[in-house]
Amino acid sequence: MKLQFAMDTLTTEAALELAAAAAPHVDILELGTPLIKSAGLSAVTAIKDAHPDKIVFADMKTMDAGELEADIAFAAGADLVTVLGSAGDSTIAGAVAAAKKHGKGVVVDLIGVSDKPARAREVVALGAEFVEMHAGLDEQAEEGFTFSTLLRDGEASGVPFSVAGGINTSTIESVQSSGAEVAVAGGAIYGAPDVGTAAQQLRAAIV
Ligand SMILES: O=C(CO)[C@H](O)[C@H](O)COP(=O)(O)O
Repeated sequence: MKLQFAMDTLTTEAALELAAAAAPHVDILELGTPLIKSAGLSAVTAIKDAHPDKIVFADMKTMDAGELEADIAFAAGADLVTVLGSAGDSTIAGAVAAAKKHGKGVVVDLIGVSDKPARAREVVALGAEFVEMHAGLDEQAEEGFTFSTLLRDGEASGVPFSVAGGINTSTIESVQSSGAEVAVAGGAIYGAPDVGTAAQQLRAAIV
């Protein structure tokens, strides 16, 4: 299972600092949606230039104009981009067309989708590399949130999936056991007193 570090920060400088500390322990460097909105796609270029050996993931959360938004993110240096599963099929197909043009990939984020396993199968048929079983930061804070639903949905989908939703050292083993291809961790790494050590501990829990 790969480890993805979601850098939910707001400046390119902060992202470069986080990436430098965590990169030895992670496979995928994610530029979070707030970072892309705040700093722009030049942040993607900066991270790819600094870490050409890492998979760079632009969390675009595209909802419309799939081909255009994916194209500009790939041109900036992204290897993977996200489109929302609640977007229309034509938006997802457009992003997949851009990915084929660049030799890159599309991940469909199932945040907010009620029947995640069914939508997962549909979007993989449209050409998504894998889906993200995702409970966002707001959903994690809701009363009654249960992380285990994401794992159950991933297993039920029958397609390649990642999991994101407050993963930490106590939960990452269960993510691996669910058969996920990728575990995404944000706050557990960037919110730790020592970013490098936090990334290393998550890595150690799954190797
Ligand atoms: O995409 C996101 C929010 O929409 C986050 O990057 C993702 O949820 C991972 O962060 P955390 O581990 O802090 O939940």
